[in-house]
Amino acid sequence: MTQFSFDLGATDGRARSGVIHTPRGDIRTPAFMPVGTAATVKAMMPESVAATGADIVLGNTYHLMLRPTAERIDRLGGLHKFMNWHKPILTDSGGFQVMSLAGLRKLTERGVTFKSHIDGSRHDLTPERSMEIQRLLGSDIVMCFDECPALPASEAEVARSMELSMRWAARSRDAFGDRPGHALFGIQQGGVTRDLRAQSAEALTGIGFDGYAVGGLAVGEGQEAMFGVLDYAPDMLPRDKPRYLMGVGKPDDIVGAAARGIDMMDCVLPSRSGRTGQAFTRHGVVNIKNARHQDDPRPLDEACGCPACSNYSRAYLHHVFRAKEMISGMLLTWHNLHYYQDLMAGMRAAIGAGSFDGWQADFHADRAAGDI
Ligand SMILES: CNc1nc2cc3c(=O)[nH]c(N)nc3c(CCN)c2[nH]1
Ligand SMILES: [Zn+2]
Repeated sequence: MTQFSFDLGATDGRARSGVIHTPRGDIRTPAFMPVGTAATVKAMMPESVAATGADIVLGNTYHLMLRPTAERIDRLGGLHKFMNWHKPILTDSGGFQVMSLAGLRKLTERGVTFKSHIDGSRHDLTPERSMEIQRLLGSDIVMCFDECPALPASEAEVARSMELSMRWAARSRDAFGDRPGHALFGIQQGGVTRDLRAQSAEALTGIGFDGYAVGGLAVGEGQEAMFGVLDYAPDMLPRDKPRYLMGVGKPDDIVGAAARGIDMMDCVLPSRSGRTGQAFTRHGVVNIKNARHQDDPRPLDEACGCPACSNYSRAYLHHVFRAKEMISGMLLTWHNLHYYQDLMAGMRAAIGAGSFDGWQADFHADRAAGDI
């Protein structure tokens, strides 16, 4: 059986392209992971997600433990069978979602207790319980249980939080055990403070993981501060392992992160924006609800091969959005995920050809600042 491994292919500056091999299939990097929080990438059939070019999707421990519970998914054959997605799945560990979604949270050295945002029931999440849930789900890439501090936070608070997360990373590693074909990723914390980032990287590398995430970003610090951290943080992590930037991002965030050595990313933006009428194109963002589109016979993007651009006009997409028809979210989500995967494929090819600088220049030259 294929084990979990990462083949680093080409590099171009700090950018890298490669392939992550897993028993459920290969993941071409730089990779974008569509978010399938509650066992579905919203408004998409799994076969449609695959058609966009996605090699892996993300699931969430927090949501699935609350509903329908990890035990029920396990009894039904695991998350891949449950959601009919048979390629790799990465699951986040729940800490971030508890802090952003749950009520009445109590954080201690042991873990977090909280009330479900669905029905108010009380729950416990610890590194050990998070590893058990992700094992029951059957995910291929498991994330350590961590705490992502909300910004703004003092350096002392960021340091305390990072140190707790490193103790939780060691407990996650111990609880994960030895699971051939499954990977455990550590998550670097440390906010925007270089030496805290270094301490975190050193702690994680000392424990030893199959991949390393850059956590604690895309929490309101802004692109400039995020890129400032990415100018040094990824290089603190082992070069021969995948580097995953969590929760990113807008198309230009993604390009900037890949240019700084990031191999994997996830973000709700393409799917969430699809449902709110925002379409990402190589020329910028189209807000389809804008009246200027109601008679426009052109597709969103002439150069896009997705079903929305191949078969429908902006006028139609404007109409079904205004009419609140379900097909609106379906078509715009499909287009956005297709565009994101086209972006990743373009970067992989450019890095492979050693022409990433030129590709980036074209990417920025094509894009208008505002809506188009
Ligand atoms: C949207 N911005 C964002 N920042 C994150 C940081 C963490 C983070 O520091 N830790 C974990 N476990 N998840 C994060 C997530 C969720 C990723 N799907 C983040 N999302
Ligand atoms: Zn399209």
